[in-house]
Amino acid sequence: MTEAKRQAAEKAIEYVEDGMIVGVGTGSTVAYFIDALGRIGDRIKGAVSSSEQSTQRLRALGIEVLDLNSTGPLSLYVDGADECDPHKRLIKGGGAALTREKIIAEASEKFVCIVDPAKQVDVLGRFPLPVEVIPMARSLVARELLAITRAQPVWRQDAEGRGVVTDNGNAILDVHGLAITDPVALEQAINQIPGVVSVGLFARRPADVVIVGGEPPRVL
Ligand SMILES: O=C(CO)[C@H](O)[C@H](O)COP(=O)(O)O
Repeated sequence: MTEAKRQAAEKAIEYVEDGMIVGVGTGSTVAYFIDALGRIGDRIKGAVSSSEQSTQRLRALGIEVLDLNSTGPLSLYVDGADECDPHKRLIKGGGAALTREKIIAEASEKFVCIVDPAKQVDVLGRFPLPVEVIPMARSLVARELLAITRAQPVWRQDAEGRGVVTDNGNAILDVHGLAITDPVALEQAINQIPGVVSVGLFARRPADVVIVGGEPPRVL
């Protein structure tokens, strides 16, 4: 799937216009996009980044990383996804950057999502749904998620068995075993739980364009 990720990322460069400030997501597909952006770095004004990981890669290529508070609305956001349904609704957050990703998506006029074909599903939920939570609310939110979804939330751990800490200092719960029939309603319901920072369902604000890597890439 590596080649498909690269193909989708390269195609997304066609949406970048001279003088733009580009919103940039997180993940292995986006890493290819950042590398491609580096080749035209002198044509853009800079980027707004969704994670420390992407910030480092952007800066290493000489692309200025700007604060969303000083840029105003963005014309373009490019990011990957863990799942994408036929309505361009997404599950995101496999890289734990869902909150900043959601903020930038909301601030952007056009959200171009770049995926490999394995990310396409008919019904969202095979990929565990990430929820970022304030650490003290972790158990409370887990109980409420179980009550709402009847599916099992699991506290995300790193390779050493420690709880993952997001760039915002929070924890991640991954909800396993969902088949999400009404993504907008579930997104709203999870957002209502005290202690939830954000949920990795992008249904209220889906992608505008999905590029599926392949030869040639497909633009949906
Ligand atoms: O949501 C994300 C990070 O929080 C990523 O976009 C998602 O996990 C896809 O990653 P990759 O491109 O590595 O498959």
